Amino acid sequence: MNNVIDVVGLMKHYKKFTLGPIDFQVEKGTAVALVGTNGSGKSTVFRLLLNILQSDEGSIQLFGENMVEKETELKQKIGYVGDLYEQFGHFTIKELKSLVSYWYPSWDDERYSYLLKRYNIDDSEKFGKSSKGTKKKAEFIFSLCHDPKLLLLDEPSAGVDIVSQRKMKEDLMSFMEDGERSILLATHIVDEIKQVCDYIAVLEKGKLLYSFDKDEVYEKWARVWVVNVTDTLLEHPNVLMVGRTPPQIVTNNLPTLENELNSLDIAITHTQRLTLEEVIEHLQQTHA
Ligand SMILES: Nc1ncnc2c1ncn2[C@@H]1O[C@H](COP(=O)(O)OP(=O)(O)OP(=O)(O)O)[C@@H](O)[C@H]1O
Repeated sequence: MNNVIDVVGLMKHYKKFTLGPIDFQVEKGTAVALVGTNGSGKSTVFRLLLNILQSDEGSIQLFGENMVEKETELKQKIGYVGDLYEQFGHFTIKELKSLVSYWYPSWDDERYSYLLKRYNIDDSEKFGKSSKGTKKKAEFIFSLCHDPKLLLLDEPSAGVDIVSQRKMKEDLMSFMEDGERSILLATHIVDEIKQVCDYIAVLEKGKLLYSFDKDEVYEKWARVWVVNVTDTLLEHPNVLMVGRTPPQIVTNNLPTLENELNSLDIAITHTQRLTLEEVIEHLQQTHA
């Protein structure tokens, strides 16, 4: 069993929003980006994974164990960023650290001090009075000091300055270095996805639309301009969009599409590889 996250048929109903049913896995040693427009359900997924919220249907296994049954044990292995400490605003960051570290036998105070310096944080500051970016950085530091095996990061760098964003990316890349640890990262920052993540999962309106290997984007996704298009192309499994004026096709498998066009005797006039930004935008727009 090599999955650190295994979600099957997960559903959560709110009055005006339904998440799921969602099935997804995160394999040990991989980093997965969870992307989606505002309100698509990303934070809801994180809260369900951490058992902060209870699902209406489906199952969640973390490290092969049931989160509801083994919550305390499993949380020792997880680091989380996601506005968890808002209710503790009257504590200083240092007091909050004492509270958090109490729960983790593996807490490393030297690492905490190192990261405080690295991110220029004065931990005598009241958490509630800290800036948005400082709160995120403090939460990020808290998530890393007990040597977690899995990081669940809900927009860790939102509101964080550019220098600290770069440091966060570096810290996440070194977190992944030994191949034993994993990350699920919700972010709107494409550079973070490019540098840290192996796979991308696109969530829209509570549904997981698409999951793909980041490297596939560079190898296979393209926009192809052609002399004409036929209705049959719309049915092709690797055709994601057909435009008429001018005739063009978006594909997630260029070599296969080229063969298909060849057999239909449709000439290609121009081909352009899609960037990761374009792929994500395309997936989100077609399901908006
Ligand atoms: N407690 C709640 N009661 C009712 N609806 C809720 C509740 N929490 C979240 N929602 C709704 O669930 C939907 C998904 O919210 P969620 O915070 O998971 O989205 P998100 O993808 O994290 O958004 P963002 O990118 O803006 O952070 C939204 O429509 C939101 O209004």
